[in-house]
Amino acid sequence: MSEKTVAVIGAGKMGELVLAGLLRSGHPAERVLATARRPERAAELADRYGVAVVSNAEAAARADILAIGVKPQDAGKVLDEIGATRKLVVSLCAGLPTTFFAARLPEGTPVIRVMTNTPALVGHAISAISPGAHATGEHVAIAEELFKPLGATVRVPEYQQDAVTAVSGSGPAYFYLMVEAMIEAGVLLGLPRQVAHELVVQTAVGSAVMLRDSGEHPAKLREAVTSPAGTTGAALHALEKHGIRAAFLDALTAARDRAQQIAAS
Ligand SMILES: NC(=O)C1=CN([C@@H]2O[C@H](COP(=O)(O)OP(=O)(O)OC[C@H]3O[C@@H](n4cnc5c(N)ncnc54)[C@H](OP(=O)(O)O)[C@@H]3O)[C@@H](O)[C@H]2O)C=CC1
Ligand SMILES: O=C(O)[C@@H]1CCC=N1
Repeated sequence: MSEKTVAVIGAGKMGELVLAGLLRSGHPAERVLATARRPERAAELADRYGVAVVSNAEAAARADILAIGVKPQDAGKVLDEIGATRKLVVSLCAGLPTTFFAARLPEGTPVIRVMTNTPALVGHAISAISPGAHATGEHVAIAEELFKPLGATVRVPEYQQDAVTAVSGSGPAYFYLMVEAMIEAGVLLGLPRQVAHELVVQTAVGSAVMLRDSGEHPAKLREAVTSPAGTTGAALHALEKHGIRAAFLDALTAARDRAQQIAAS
């Protein structure tokens, strides 16, 4: 892998995380290329990482692996600019199936679809990897190496990717919303904002670590907090009355449906 040249095409928020992860893992900067739309973004990337920021066409010509980090709506234009490449294409784009890329690239070009998430910034992403029709096990292994510095990786069949996007791609936003709402509630109950913030964030971190490290089902962990005729039961009753489970079912269905619309548009 370290002998391959990797180009991050559209190094925005997520593309930058891939680029930074590669460099962190010891990949030589001279074998990392980036592309950007705005000149000021190009300058920022070159300054921050010491990598060459080139045109999409030059990146496609020089690199062995093309990681596509643009918004799904910009992917068609980027592929036009890349031209007829046979290099391994690794897409970060939500919604777009590997066939979207395959249809615009020469027959047989390997394409891999990956859904990662923003905790990549702290090395705690979960990246789900799916090979397209012409991607081999070796290509999947390359994609795994590319995303390992960002956190955990998992292989999923491509038909599951829209569901993955709804669960873990968008997932951090649901947790942040919940944290935000709990802080506001703490303030309503009279806690200073900074205290409410610290209490909620550490509760989130502690609960997440327990979920990960105990191996227990979340229902079991919830039961352990819920004393008979206690405070937690009263709160859970209110959440259930407001339809929290149905809200999540609807929310994740909406995210999955949106991914499907992106593919169709
Ligand atoms: N944000 C998230 O949590 C997640 C996002 N994704 C997926 O990752 C992809 C990127 O999202 P995100 O990083 O949030 O978006 P950003 O807008 O931060 O990044 C997209 C980048 O692509 C650049 N770009 C657009 N068109 C071109 C072009 N023609 N040539 C070169 N560069 C171009 C943009 O440049 P400029 O800045 O100048 O506009 C921008 O820097 C999306 O497809 C999204 O679905 C996947 C998982 C999670
Ligand atoms: O909102 C989005 O479309 C992207 C994909 C997953 C997270 N953010």
